[in-house]
Amino acid sequence: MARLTIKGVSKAFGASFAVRDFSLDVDDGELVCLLGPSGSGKSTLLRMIGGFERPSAGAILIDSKDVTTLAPEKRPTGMVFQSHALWTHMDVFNNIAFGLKIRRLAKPEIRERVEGALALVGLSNYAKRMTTELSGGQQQRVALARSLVLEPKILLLDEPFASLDQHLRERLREEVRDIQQRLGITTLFVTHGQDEALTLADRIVVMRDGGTEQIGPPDLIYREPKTEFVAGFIGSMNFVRLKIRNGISKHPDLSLAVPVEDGDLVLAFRPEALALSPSKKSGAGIVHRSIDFGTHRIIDVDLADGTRLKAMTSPDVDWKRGFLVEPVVTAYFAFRDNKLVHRSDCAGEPQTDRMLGHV
Ligand SMILES: Nc1ncnc2c1ncn2[C@@H]1O[C@H](COP(=O)(O)OP(=O)(O)OP(=O)(O)O)[C@@H](O)[C@H]1O
Repeated sequence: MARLTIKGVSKAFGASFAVRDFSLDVDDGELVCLLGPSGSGKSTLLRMIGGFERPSAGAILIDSKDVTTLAPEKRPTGMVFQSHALWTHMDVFNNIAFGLKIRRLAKPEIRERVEGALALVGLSNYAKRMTTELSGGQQQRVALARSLVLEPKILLLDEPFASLDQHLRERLREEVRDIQQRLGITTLFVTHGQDEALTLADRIVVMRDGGTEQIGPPDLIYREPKTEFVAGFIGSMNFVRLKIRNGISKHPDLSLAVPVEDGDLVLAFRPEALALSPSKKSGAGIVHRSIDFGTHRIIDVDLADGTRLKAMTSPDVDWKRGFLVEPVVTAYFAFRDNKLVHRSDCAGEPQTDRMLGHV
């Protein structure tokens, strides 16, 4: 367990910055997910914390000790990469024991610690297997055990399950969360999957272009996105462009008014914040598609100007293609130049299955 402090860290490669002026405090035992699109600087940041990359500016502290320039093996960190790079000429036991042998621990202690790590990742019966005889998921468990056996104060995971299928990824994600909580180990987890971040994290850092877009617990990021980028990145969201004149604008096809200053605006609302009622008017919304997901139904509605919106309804509402509906926005966020300028009350309820954006 340890506290991690990142102070104004930047990393330049030539003229471009992979990470810029990044600051974050991670608490003892906390699990923080770094979430962002490809190229947003997540891996570079993690590599700097692990000591595989030297920052161009700023400092990294672990329990108040400055580790910015320390080599990876001199830091109390353990890193698990996307590709596990296990030794193929060694069995599972020796792969995990390797780091302990280098540290010249006594044989009985090595055995005890390796057995403990194998039990943690559920591979107690696999000690004598060659790593080439393991499935992808088992190989990633060995990679995790190899890090954990060194008892790092901080665990760094760089998309460790990205190459696995969805089902296995979900299972291993839960196992990691379980192990992490049992050991109380401070953890940073890099992912570009929002569902992974929403289900795993105590806090999420949404990254973009090497900087921080928003930091907060999953439900807050979902309920109160501070920028249009975050609103579009987490969960499912509808976007409508509006022009505000004379203080208030009424969208021709949507029943709502937005009390903000004149100018261009982007209105964002969740599918569950779009209510539909039958309409006889031509020029109302037209149902394009209706899909039953068992627990709910997603209805795509086309507005007169060509905008397509998603609404979430109860599964027994079944409107066929071509049905006329009146769409009413019940809760929304309004953004200008990527920044939140207005938020109606209760804009989006944090309900896990809906948060995942599987619509
Ligand atoms: N060694 C390097 N030399 C030059 N540029 C690099 C180097 N490593 C990373 N970059 C650049 O830095 C930026 C951030 O890369 P990084 O790998 O940290 O992003 P990421 O968010 O982890 O992306 P992904 O999700 O695709 O892994 C990218 O534009 C990348 O091309």
